Amino acid sequence: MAAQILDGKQIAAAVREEVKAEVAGLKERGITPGLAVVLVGDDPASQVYVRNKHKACEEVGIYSEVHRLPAETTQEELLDLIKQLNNDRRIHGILVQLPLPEHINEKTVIDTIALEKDVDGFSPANVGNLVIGDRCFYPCTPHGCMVLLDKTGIDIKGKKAVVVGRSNIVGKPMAMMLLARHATVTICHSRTKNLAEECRQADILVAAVGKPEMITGDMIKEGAVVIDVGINRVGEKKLVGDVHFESAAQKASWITPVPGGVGPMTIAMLLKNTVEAARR
Ligand SMILES: Nc1nc2c(c(=O)[nH]1)N[C@@H](CN(C=O)c1ccc(C(=O)N[C@@H](CCC(=O)O)C(=O)O)cc1)CN2
Ligand SMILES: [Mg+2]
Repeated sequence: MAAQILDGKQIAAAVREEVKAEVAGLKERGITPGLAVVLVGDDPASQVYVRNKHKACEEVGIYSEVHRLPAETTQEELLDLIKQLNNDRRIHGILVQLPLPEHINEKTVIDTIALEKDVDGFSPANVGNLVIGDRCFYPCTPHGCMVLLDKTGIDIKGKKAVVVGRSNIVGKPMAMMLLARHATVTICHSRTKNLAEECRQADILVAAVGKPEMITGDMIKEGAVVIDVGINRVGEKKLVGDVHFESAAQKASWITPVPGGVGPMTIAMLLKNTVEAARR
């Protein structure tokens, strides 16, 4: 069986059109959604992502401001900026691009963002609300994975889902979202014994480990849905996921490509969360 492609680029474009219409509706009520993006340092990938976020906002009519701070910025200076943005009425969503320079404590920074403006959904309070099923912002990348499944009409209820990776920004929230939709969820990680056997149980397999092409076709059940969250740069230009695409596509019913799968959904869901923040 050759897999069908879960086309993140196309689905993200559809989400962005939805957001554009929602923004137009809010503007008629005198509300312009506003996003502040904070970038510290000069990580080249982060610069690209931040530029893309700003462009995506402009395209759908969201007001966006980018705060570019030098790598030597102190934690206190960064916290001062966040506090100022917390009190800025034009700004409904605040995000601090990760990773941050070593001398800054990521946890302290994220926890300083006002809960109602935390459109990345990374703060402890937001994560707590996600776990107990209260109103919250879904972190953009796992939220994007869920929308890919839903817009493709893939059923989640009662399915066996395996999430490989337990990061706070992808693996853990992904598992919680699948659980909330009544999947039976297993989380695997670097100490999991017999990873291949665990993966072969999955009707829905989500790979978020950050290891190039480590999930191979022999680890996939015939007909499984495979979501690849990995973005790994190998060599000068090549970008690969955590899944070995060619062998996995022989077994899966649906699979996300890299690039063009989960990545574009991340920014689309950020726009959604910003509009949601403004609506509230
Ligand atoms: N504050 C945050 N920091 C980071 C997040 C985040 O959600 N919030 N996620 C990642 C980076 N990221 C957005 O910030 C992001 C990563 C990848 C893509 C994307 O569109 N990828 C493309 C490939 C692009 C390329 O060539 O590099 C794809 O997969 O098709 C968008 C956003 C870490 N930091
Ligand atoms: Mg992300």
